[in-house]
Amino acid sequence: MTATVIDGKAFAATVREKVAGHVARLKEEHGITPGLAVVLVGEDPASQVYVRSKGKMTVEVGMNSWEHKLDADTPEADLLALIDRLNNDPAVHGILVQLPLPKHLDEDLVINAIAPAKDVDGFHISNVGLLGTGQKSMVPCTPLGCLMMLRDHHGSLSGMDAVVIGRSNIVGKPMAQLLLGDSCTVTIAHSRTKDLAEVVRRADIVVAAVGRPEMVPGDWIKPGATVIDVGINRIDAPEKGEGKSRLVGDVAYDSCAAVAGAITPVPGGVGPMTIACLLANTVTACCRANGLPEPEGLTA
Ligand SMILES: Nc1nc2c(c(=O)[nH]1)N[C@@H](CN(C=O)c1ccc(C(=O)N[C@@H](CCC(=O)O)C(=O)O)cc1)CN2
Repeated sequence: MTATVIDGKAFAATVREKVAGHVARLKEEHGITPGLAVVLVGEDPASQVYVRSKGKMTVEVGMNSWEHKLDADTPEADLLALIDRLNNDPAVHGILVQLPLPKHLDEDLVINAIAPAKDVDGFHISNVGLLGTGQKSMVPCTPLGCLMMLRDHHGSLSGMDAVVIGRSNIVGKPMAQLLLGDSCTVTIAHSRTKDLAEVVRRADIVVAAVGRPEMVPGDWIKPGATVIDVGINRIDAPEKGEGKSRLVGDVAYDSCAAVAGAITPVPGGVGPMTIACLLANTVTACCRANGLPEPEGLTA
């Protein structure tokens, strides 16, 4: 079997188009422009790229964008004061603090300082609790993107066996909640899981989110299963020349693609959906803030 490639880049473009349509309607019919504020602390090169990309795409869909770049040694009190200001600014509908933060900052404290209704990352403890109890929440962007691709590919996920490899707060745990919400039978596997290969072999859906390059080989995959690769790992690529590198996921792409029914590539799979879903969440937050109906198909 050769897997169907789920093209996250193309799918993300369709999500951004839908977002742009909603933004245009909000402007025309209600005189409201959704706005997203992104906060970056420090100079992590990958974070700088992601934040730039978020700002550019926010503007492209017609929303207001603010980038707040703070020095790496910014005191926690200054960051909290900025978040407080953004919480109280009615033009700002979404706030995102780019992760990871420099070591001296308490990530939980910072995230929980964001007003839950503006927490477009869905990381605030209130949103985590709402999602876990099946209530309306802001949903973390990467798992939301994975869910959208799975629903698009399968239609209903009801009754499917899903294994999520990885138990992070950002991806693994919310992904499991979303799959459960769509009536999958969900297993969360992790570094201490006994006989991981056997657990993964039972799955109709495998979501790999461990951050270990090419950890999942093709012989762990049930023939015909759908593989969603959340990993984005940069590895040395001497074959491309001295000092060169390339991106790989958490699954060994070629061997998994030979067995799976469908698979997301890296790059061009889950990654682009993360930013598209951030824009979708900002429109959702804006609609909720203004008591307007939420855009269909852009939430969980
Ligand atoms: N506050 C947050 N911080 C972080 C999040 C997040 O959702 N919220 N996620 C990641 C980084 N991230 C967005 O912030 C992100 C990662 C990757 C991509 C992406 O499109 N990747 C491309 C490849 C890019 C490359 O060439 O390096 C792909 O997979 O095709 C977008 C966003 C951590 N921090």
